[in-house]
Amino acid sequence: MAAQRNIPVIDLLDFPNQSSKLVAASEEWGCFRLINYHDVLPATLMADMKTVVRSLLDLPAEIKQRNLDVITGSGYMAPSAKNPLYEALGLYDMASPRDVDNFCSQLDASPHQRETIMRYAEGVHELFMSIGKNLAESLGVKSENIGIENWPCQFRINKYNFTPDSVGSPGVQIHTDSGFLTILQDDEEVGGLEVMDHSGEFIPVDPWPGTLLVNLGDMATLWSNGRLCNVKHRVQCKEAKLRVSIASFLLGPKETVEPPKELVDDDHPRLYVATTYEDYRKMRFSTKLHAGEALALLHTP
Ligand SMILES: O=C(O)CCC(=O)C(=O)O
Ligand SMILES: [Fe+2]
Repeated sequence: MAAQRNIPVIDLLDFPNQSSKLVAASEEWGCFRLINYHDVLPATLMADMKTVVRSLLDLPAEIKQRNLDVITGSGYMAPSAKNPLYEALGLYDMASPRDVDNFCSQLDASPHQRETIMRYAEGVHELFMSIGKNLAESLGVKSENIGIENWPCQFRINKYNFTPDSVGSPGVQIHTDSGFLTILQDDEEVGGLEVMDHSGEFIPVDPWPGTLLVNLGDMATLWSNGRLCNVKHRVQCKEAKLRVSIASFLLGPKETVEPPKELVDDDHPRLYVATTYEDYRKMRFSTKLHAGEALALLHTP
């Protein structure tokens, strides 16, 4: 068996030293483990958030059903025939205090739960800004020109009810994330997440408490004129345990996605026609192309 390739690790406190490593990780893998971000998102807040999230996912179905979609797929997702083990709650824009407030009200969150969710949303947003800025600058793009401060941030909490019977079956099928960046606080103990490497092989993402997984999605590929990799991933049931993860998605601009001028030249002609994140998302849903294939429909003639 070939030696297993390891997912790259990026130290947020070591920039600009880590710039070339960040670019390599984002081009080759489209994902990396992030360490040393605790001044922005403290370990205690991550642990408190995990407790809150577990109790929200344990609410009775009739309460969870109040968590309605704001855009397709943003609200409660009950276990389905396709994904019988999987369930999720979510909100459209965690950068909007009103959206966070609505989400908390729908689920009758206590003042302590509300406070934890608000602080987590602020921390994750700040982390997105920091990763986005480092990524842009590492690519030679002026970060103040991309405007990511105004991009919506979807938030989703995932629960996988793995049972002895389900070992070996999928929790979530292969997909790419549709947005620009994803910050995933995965389960501290239960693995199952797998990312596809360059050769098409699935590599397990083993739990590593005290770190986060960052994924690049379809918008990163569009925005970078094809330079950055939108990582394909899935969740497999490996053991009969409950698995809980917290995913935050920095989606993309509300306006048209334009690659920065630094990433387009004669050697790198424009690969994709202009679109908005929302139109792209609708296209993914209508074509049922959830693993990045919808990008091919946007190729320039
Ligand atoms: O639960 C996980 O580890 C991954 C979830 C995921 O890929 C997603 O929510 O898009
Ligand atoms: Fe995902």
